[in-house]
Amino acid sequence: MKIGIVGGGGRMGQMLIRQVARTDGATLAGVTDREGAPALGQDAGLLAGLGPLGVPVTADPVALFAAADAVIDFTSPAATPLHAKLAAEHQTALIVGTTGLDEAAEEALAVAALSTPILQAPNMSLGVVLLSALVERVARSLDIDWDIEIVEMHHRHKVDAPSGTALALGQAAARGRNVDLADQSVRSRDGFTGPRTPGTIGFATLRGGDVIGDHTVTFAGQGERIELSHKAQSRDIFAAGAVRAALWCSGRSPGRYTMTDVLGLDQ
Ligand SMILES: NC(=O)C1=CN([C@@H]2O[C@H](COP(=O)(O)OP(=O)(O)OC[C@H]3O[C@@H](n4cnc5c(N)ncnc54)[C@H](OP(=O)(O)O)[C@@H]3O)[C@@H](O)[C@H]2O)C=CC1
Ligand SMILES: O=C(O)C1=N[C@H](C(=O)O)C[C@H](O)C1
Repeated sequence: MKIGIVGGGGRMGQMLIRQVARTDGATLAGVTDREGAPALGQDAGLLAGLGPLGVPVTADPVALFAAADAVIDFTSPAATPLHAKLAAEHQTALIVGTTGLDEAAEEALAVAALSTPILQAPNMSLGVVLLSALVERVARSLDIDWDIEIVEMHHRHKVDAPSGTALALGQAAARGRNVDLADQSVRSRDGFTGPRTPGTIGFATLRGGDVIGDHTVTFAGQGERIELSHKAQSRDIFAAGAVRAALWCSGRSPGRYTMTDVLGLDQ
């Protein structure tokens, strides 16, 4: 399968170049980065710390989507809608790891999914897919006397908050409780907040250093507490999941897919 990477100069982009290069059955169709980005013109292999691959980084996503069977997008919310449109036009599968997408970007993915496979996951690791299933199950088992709080910590460069994974874990908890997260979420607290409103799902965000991604969902009851955690120790887990997802998309019908589909897990 010919796999293209958009945002190849980024933290995840470089991991993805390495992952494609070492995966049987995958070849690098091309790599793009933002117009004006320092990575432009460089050999993608050298950029990613490998030997030369003979694939230059360009700012031409049209050519990339024309050449690739699947494209992996870990870029920015502003970039993803164009990638969705190009995926639909070229019937190229699109694997979206980018988080912090707004409604317009989500809508662009929904439209593209009418023409091509769109696989979206705020966290491509096996561990977080399992964590999410566990959170839903525990939330279903406990009544609202158990307060749910979600804490995440990421590196100092992260630009969106709460993380896409934290929000997805909140969605899992809300599904388990059979409530709408939008009605129940408390995204920040500051000053004289008053006591906690029963049934709400709270989020707290920490940023610092080079933390790759830690998530903990706490169910706080009377006299006891359950904590479910995942800690990413390497970005390799996200890149491996994304390339696995791209290969899984080969021959799939247009539509929206998640890592749960790729891993064949029952929710
Ligand atoms: N789903 C998952 O498993 C994971 C998701 N993520 C998400 O992936 C995204 C990227 O994270 P990370 O790699 O750390 O971020 P980086 O900022 O390191 O990388 C993003 C890259 O995309 C480039 N870019 C921006 N706009 C465009 C564009 N229009 N076309 C092509 N490239 C573009 C950036 O260029 P420039 O820097 O020049 O602007 C940069 O090279 C984030 O949303 C993050 O939350 C991260 C890890 C795991
Ligand atoms: O920006 C990151 O780095 C990460 N972002 C994703 C998120 O927002 O959940 C996934 C991972 O935790 C790393």
